[in-house]
This record gives sequence, structure tokens and C-alpha cells, in this order.
Amino acid sequence: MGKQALFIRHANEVITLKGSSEKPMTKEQMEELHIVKGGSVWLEDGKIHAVGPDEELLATYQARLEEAEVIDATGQVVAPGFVDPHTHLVFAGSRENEFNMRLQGSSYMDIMNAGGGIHATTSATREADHEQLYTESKRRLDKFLVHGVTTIEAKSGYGLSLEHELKQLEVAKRLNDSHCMDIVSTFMGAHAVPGDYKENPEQFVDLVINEMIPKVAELGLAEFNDVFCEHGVFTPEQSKRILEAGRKHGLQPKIHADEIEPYGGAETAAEVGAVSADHLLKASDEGMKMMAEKGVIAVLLPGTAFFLMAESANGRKMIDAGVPVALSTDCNPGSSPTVSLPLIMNLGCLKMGMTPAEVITATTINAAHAINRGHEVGSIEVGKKADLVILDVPNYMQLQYHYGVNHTKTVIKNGEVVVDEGRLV
Ligand SMILES: N=CN[C@@H](CCC(=O)O)C(=O)O
Ligand SMILES: [Zn+2]
Repeated sequence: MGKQALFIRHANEVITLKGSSEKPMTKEQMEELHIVKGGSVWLEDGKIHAVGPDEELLATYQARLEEAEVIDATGQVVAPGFVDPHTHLVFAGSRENEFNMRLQGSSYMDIMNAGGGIHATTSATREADHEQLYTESKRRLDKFLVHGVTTIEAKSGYGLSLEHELKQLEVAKRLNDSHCMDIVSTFMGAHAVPGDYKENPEQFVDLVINEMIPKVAELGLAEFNDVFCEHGVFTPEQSKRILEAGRKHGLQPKIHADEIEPYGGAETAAEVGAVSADHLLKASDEGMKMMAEKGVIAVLLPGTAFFLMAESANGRKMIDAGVPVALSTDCNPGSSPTVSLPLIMNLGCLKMGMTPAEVITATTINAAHAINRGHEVGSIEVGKKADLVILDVPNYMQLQYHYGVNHTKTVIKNGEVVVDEGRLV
């Protein structure tokens, strides 16, 4: 029998982000990590019971030390488990051939319009059975965990028919039930117009609205509804219809916006009151202003810009404009086949002008708010889930300074050690 409690002691820095559970952090709030130096955390019953200076916790728990497994975090950093708020976790196959084509000069959209891209992964995902999808996606999930991620969002969108969208969402549900990672599901039937609807995209929009959304909602398979609002995919008007239909069925709106071309996606997000607008490489100043006014979270994906060899979204400008910013891998087989949130943090600093403190906020509490989990995870506060990472660096700035390295040493999920010395337990 394991011990009843876990006592993490004497970290160089415990990044608490205290007081951030109510709403996402903006502007200079994103710099305030509320670090406890020489800090300790007591975990019990899967929850955080106490956090503070080591002497204080020792005084409180002296009589109960025998009950706890003790982890000495001297010289290391303790942070909230990282949250990845935008992934396409469940899919089959890979697209390294397209990567090579892009290196020779083909564009992402040209490949998609020629029947590759999202369509290629849709074919592979339709062909795969539940078991294969489960096995491939579980492997990715394990890797996310090793990189310090303890809560993840997962979108459908490689089925593009009711049957196959449900299959993807059911796999995500099974993973959530069987894996220690918490998975928050998003329905994204409007990820692309499938080939057989090419001549009549409105008919596909109607299918998403009248058949897919009601069924997904009835089965309780998703919390969010997302759409790829992009020139040649779904227009802002179609996106609005789809997102408003989702809301009527209890699915909250998210949107892939202004990724390839400026297309009014940020404005659309503000108009429909989306929880987040994601990508935003080409978002207009007016769109950013509207997002700031409405409190729409910008989920920025610098790995996608990096991999598509495009200029990153202007994270600096968005933060200064008062937009709450979160960061994510966008893990998918086409535009960002990575599971490394630590690398995304590096790119946040190096490509988007964000500070090391801002990227921590963007991958913890702001990322949690982007999937409505701000009350549960994303900060180290009493009562929250005992989801923590221990990072093998003496201060948080070294996470970004020693770039390209996974510094995650230990991952604690629901109060249990699930990664130790960088390996799955
Ligand atoms: N851009 C739209 N959807 C994904 C990519 C999907 C794919 O290429 O398979 C994204 O967020 O980058
Ligand atoms: Zn995406």
C-alpha cells in the first residue's frame, strides 16, 4: 500500500500562480507567478492541501510525516501540471510526405485543396478502427505526460461524417476513462468540407448543424464546438451559424481563426463570444481589440507557424492589447506533429516576444481557462487537483534559456507519481 500523502519539500521555486482561478490573467498579471522560494507542497486525497515555505508546512505536518511519501525538490522548480488547450490528439497515420513537399515549396492549403492535408488524415482515420485509433492516440498521450502535461484538450475533425466523428470522440472518452491524463473533448465536424460536398458546402454545414451537433450533444461526447474559419474552408458566416447552433446544444464555441490569411476570424470569435480563438497569425488589430473587450482567450500555436515556416502570431502585441494569451502544441499530423509543450514555450519567447514568466502563465492557468478548467487545475492552490510537475532546473527562466530540452523530471497526477526521472512509472 502506498502512503496516504505526498510531501514535496524545499523546492528552489514553487510556482503557485495564486489568485488566478476566477478568470484568465491579462497584461502584467501574466508576469506574476507568485513564487514561493524554498517552498513545499502537501498533497492528499488527490488534492493540494497546503503550499508555502518549507518551515511552515513542516510545523503543520510534523506529527504526520510518517504518513507521507517525501520528495526532496531541493535545487528544482515545482510548477502546476501543464495544460495543453488545443490538440488534434485522436488520428491515424502521419504526413511526412507532405512535410517534404512543403520543403520543396508546396503550400499547406495547396496540398489540402489537392485532396491531401486534412483529407489525407480523414481517410486514414476513417479506415482505422476504434482499437487502432486508441492505441496510436494513447502512445501520444503518454508522451505528453512525459513532457509535463496533465490536462489536454482533444478535437475530433478527422471523421467528417457522423459515424467517424463519433468514433473519434468515443476514443477520446475511452482514453479519458482509462488514462490518468484528463481529456477535454471538442467536436470539430467543421474541420474541412469533405470531397463529396465540394460542390455544395452549404449542405455539409447543414449536416454539421442538423445531425452531428445534436447527436454529439445528446451523447455528451464534447464540451466545445470548433470550426476552421479560413478562406476556402468555412466562411465567417458559416462559422457563426455552426458555433451558434452548437451553443444551443450546450457546446461552447472555439474557432480556428486567421491562420493562413486575414479573414475576420478574430472578429467572428468576439461576435459569437467564443471561449477562445486559436492560431491568429494574421489577426487584425481591430480583431485583437474586440477579443480583448470580450475576454476571448487567444490560444497561440507557435509550433504550427514554425513548422509551416510562417511568421508567428504577435503574442507580444496581443498581451499588450489586453488579450489573455494561452499557448498550445496544436498537436496534429499536418501542421504541428509535436507533443512538446516545453518546445512551444521556448518558441513563445523566441518567436512571439513573450517573457519566460508569461509563457508559464500561458501554459498553466490561462490554458486551463481556455478549456474551462481554471477552477480545477493550472495553479498550485489549496483545494485544486494535485497535478504538479517537478522540473530539473534551479529557476523557471532556465526552462526557456536551456531551450529544446524536456526538463520534466517528475509528474504528479491526482496526487500520484506517474513520471519519475523523466520516465513513465
Ligand atoms: N488548421 C486547421 N487544423 C489543424 C491542422 C490539421 C491538419 O493539417 O491535419 C491546425 O489547427 O493546424
Ligand atoms: Zn488545430
